[in-house]
Amino acid sequence: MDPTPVAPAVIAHARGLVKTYGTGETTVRALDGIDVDFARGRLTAIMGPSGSGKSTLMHCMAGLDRATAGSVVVDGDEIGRMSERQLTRLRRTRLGFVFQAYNLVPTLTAAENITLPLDIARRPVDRAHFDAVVAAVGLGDRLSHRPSELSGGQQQRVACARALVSRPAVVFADEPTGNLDSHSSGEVLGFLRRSVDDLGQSVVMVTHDPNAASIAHRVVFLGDGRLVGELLDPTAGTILDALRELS
Ligand SMILES: Nc1ncnc2c1ncn2[C@@H]1O[C@H](COP(=O)(O)OP(=O)(O)OP(=O)(O)O)[C@@H](O)[C@H]1O
Repeated sequence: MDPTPVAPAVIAHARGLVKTYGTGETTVRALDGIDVDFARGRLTAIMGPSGSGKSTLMHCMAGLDRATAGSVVVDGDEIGRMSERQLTRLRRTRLGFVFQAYNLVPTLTAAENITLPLDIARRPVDRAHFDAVVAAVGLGDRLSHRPSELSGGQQQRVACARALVSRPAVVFADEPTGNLDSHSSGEVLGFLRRSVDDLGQSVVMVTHDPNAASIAHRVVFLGDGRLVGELLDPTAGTILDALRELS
């Protein structure tokens, strides 16, 4: 009998990833040959100085931007070969996104915002999972509120719940705490980590903030479009030391 297949430990990876912008003398090599693996069921932070390529890497990994060369495999599929339509479908059905701006629809309630991607994709809402996600973000008593009636931290927690309710293969978060005070940041980061520990989610998060990155299982560091280091089980202190060494 064949052995039971083991779930691959890597949920997304890139090989030889290059992204250039512009042509001729003004060409910017935003990604300069990146090989990186992102583990399943783990939270990985991407750090590095401004302009080092963090957002570009995340956008290429998440099918929001096309690489110039190299390959990106997400949840078993090479995304460079996908048509725009297939990419849209991948993003809608298998990926979750959290951005610095919450991007909530102001006329919808928190609950309606959370289920909007499923409603757009005409997919049913798994009520048990919805309840688990809402409980994890601590929004149970705010579900009928509209975004204008919620604090920034609560709005970002709605955005996190929206990213997670469809059980995506990976959640990509780009500076998710960039607009938040330290208390609200702590709430959102706590939730992102619980989504990994309790719900089995895989999360990739771009951040400038060593405190935010310290909730990750692993931090990868970029410099000038290259992978220049990594830390396992980081603390804010070890991250600061690494950033100092790399600068
Ligand atoms: N659309 C674009 N057109 C031209 N150049 C771009 C574009 N997007 C990014 N770049 C350039 O690519 C490089 C990497 O940018 P990127 O936004 O990925 O860096 P980052 O590490 O996320 O920076 P930050 O921390 O400031 O957000 C920079 O030099 C940037 O100016």
